[in-house]
Amino acid sequence: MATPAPNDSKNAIAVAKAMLSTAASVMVVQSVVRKFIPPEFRGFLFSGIRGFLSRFSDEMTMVIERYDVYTQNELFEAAQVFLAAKQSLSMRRVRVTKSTKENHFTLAMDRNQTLVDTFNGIKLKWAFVSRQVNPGNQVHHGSTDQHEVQYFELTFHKKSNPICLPSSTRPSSNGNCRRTLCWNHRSYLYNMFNSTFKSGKGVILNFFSRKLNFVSPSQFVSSTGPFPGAWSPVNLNHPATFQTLAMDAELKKRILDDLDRFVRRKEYYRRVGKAWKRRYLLYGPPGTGKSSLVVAMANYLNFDIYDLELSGIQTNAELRRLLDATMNQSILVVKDIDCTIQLQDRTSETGATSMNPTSTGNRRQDQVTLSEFLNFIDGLWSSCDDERIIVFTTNHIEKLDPALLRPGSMDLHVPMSYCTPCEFRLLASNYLGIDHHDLFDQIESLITTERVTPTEVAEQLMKSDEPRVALGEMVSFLLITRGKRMKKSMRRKFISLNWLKRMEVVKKKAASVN
Ligand SMILES: Nc1ncnc2c1ncn2[C@@H]1O[C@H](COP(=O)(O)OP(=O)(O)OP(=O)(O)O)[C@@H](O)[C@H]1O
Repeated sequence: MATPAPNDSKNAIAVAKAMLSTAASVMVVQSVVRKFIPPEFRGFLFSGIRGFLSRFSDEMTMVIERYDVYTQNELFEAAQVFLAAKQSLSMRRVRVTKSTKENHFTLAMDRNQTLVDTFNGIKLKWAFVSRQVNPGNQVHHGSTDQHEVQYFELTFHKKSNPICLPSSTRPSSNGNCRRTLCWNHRSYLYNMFNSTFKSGKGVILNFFSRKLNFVSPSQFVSSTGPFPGAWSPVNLNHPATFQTLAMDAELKKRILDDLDRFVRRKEYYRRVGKAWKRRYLLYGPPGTGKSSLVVAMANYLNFDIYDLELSGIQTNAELRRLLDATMNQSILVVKDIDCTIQLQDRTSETGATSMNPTSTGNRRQDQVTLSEFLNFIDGLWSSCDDERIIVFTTNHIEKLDPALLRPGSMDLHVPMSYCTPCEFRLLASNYLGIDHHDLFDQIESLITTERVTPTEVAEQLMKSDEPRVALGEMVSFLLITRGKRMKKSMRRKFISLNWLKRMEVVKKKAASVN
């Protein structure tokens, strides 16, 4: 066996010493950076160093951010799905999750991890970067918390540009200074995006399911969510459909026909020079199914929903930004429009209706008004966008501003009302799976005289799986409702009788004085 030469062992010791001293220096630098440089500046420092080094590099890096200002960047979502499929437990670090609604685990790329992919023999490096930013560096609405910005970096050799990048360019359609790139169908990016779309519905992130978008108040925005004041999407898993909806059959058919006509009339709207949008006003007492109808519409058309809380919007600019950030094929819902609009303001000197109930008297110059909101929906916004449905809901149509009721303001008025015997039968069939029962006649005759909402009926029917028990609860509920109504009307009669008697006494006294 050959013994190592003394020179070799000396060299090995020298290399080990050099490595140890380098590692020690790196650790010292790391701890100094951690100790003296605040986290929000660290990201900038490192990206600055990276930027400087990249000048001498043959590599190109594409940055794919989660949000494009206020809207979701579809490319980021696609990259998430695409890379998640490439994760394996043999990697150094992967993020594993399982939501309560799903019975499988999801692997995803963890923060600040990298992954190498190959495409046509070219190596491409993905990195998932996450860094904290100071809210001062973002457009924000009163949030003082740090915000986490996440993006993917895709790095490849510059000479691979034609294969990785979309090829041709054209000027941006929305008039900003950015360049719009057309898809090169053979490019890596196109393949990544396309394969994610083709991989079908709900593979990993429910990427393709309908979304319910709402604006979270800034204090509830999570650090990994969108910027405060942007739309936050959640998957819309609500099962309400037109089949499960208890409402007048004729009205239901009218809505369905209207929706069908709307979606197939793209050319028609273009020909007549009207924006491809439709406005519905849903009105009726609380619990009659207005929200359920909106969901049924979204499920029927496969549209996203944007739930617009007008009372939370402070300025015109904010409203414009939010409306601009909505996508085509969507339903914009403006709930309880009677509560968010102050009627009395319309007749005030300014002639403007404030959408912020707290600001009736002294309207700020830039505050949102009803007329501006309607103008915006009718005007520029609608001319830019396609296939939009706007739904206004109210519990009190009598309180609505006439601007919302005048002819042409709404395309369809949809009254939602108390439960009828027909609707009760549909609910009984949905909730209990029965079409007949001895108690049906009694319930139906009570329902015609008592005003109960579908929500109240549904509540009773859910009390038991056993039809006789649930229907018994329904009968008791209706009898109690009737008892309360009779008591109220008797009290009212008693009060008016008393009042009449008192008036008689007053009259008699007055006559005796005269
Ligand atoms: N017409 C209906 N058909 C079937 N289910 C209904 C109907 N109305 C109400 N429900 C049931 O009651 C629940 C609440 O109803 P929903 O929120 O749609 O009423 P709403 O009219 O929008 O009430 P609010 O005005 O208080 O917002 C629904 O989730 C649904 O289960």
